[in-house]
Amino acid sequence: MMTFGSLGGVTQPSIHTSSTPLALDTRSWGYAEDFVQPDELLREAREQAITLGLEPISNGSATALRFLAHLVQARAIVEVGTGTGVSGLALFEGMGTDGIITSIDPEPERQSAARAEFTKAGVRSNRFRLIAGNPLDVLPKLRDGAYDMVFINGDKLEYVEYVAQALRLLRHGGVVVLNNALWKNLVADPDNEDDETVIIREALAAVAETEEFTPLLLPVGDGLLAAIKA
Ligand SMILES: C[S@@+](CC[C@H](N)C(=O)[O-])C[C@H]1O[C@@H](n2cnc3c(N)ncnc32)[C@H](O)[C@@H]1O
Repeated sequence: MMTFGSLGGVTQPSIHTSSTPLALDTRSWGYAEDFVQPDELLREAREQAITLGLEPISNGSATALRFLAHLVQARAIVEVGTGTGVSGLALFEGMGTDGIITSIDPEPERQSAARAEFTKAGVRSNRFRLIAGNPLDVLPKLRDGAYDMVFINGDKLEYVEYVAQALRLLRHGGVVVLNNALWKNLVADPDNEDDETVIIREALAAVAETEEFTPLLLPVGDGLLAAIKA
């Protein structure tokens, strides 16, 4: 059973071993990751991203994004961290055919690769707005309460600011999703105080402590924190 405790001023889950822990090992994790097989386009896009030295979302995370976009019947999504479009493909698969993604990334070459992936997938160009820029400059210009989903996969050091922007951007019943919420197994390691790990913990705490959010931390991929805005 898990409860929230405090570590260095940041809310942290602590594990109580008095009850029997769930024996989820890496084999089970891998089984869950591959339970829904990626289609050909998504598989190729992931391979291409990895070849380019990026860290695209995992197959399990793509499955979760597709599921969540479908669940909230997303028609308008904001994405921080376009990369080469792997997460975008998964989000498009979960959205209706009129859904639009606004995706921000400071690297226009990566966005060109994402554009090519979306086009290959048959997504019309008026369904994606790729903005080349710093997310912290762009996000404040987007409209309050106008989005069904905000997916965060940018610079870890900016995660706390992204969460604050997501709370503003989401409509009631919208969902924020943070990738890398367990950050290479470091978030759960109380001895790790790397800048990125500390900021991710702060972002998780900010979500957990915001009354308007109902959070869920999923051990899928590198960890996905999802939270519904009341
Ligand atoms: C892990 S990749 C995104 C992968 C993508 N979501 C996918 O699954 O295909 C992270 C992206 O965040 C971008 N990024 C966003 N905000 C950034 C910032 N403030 N500084 C540096 N990179 C940033 C990087 O350029 C990179 O493309």
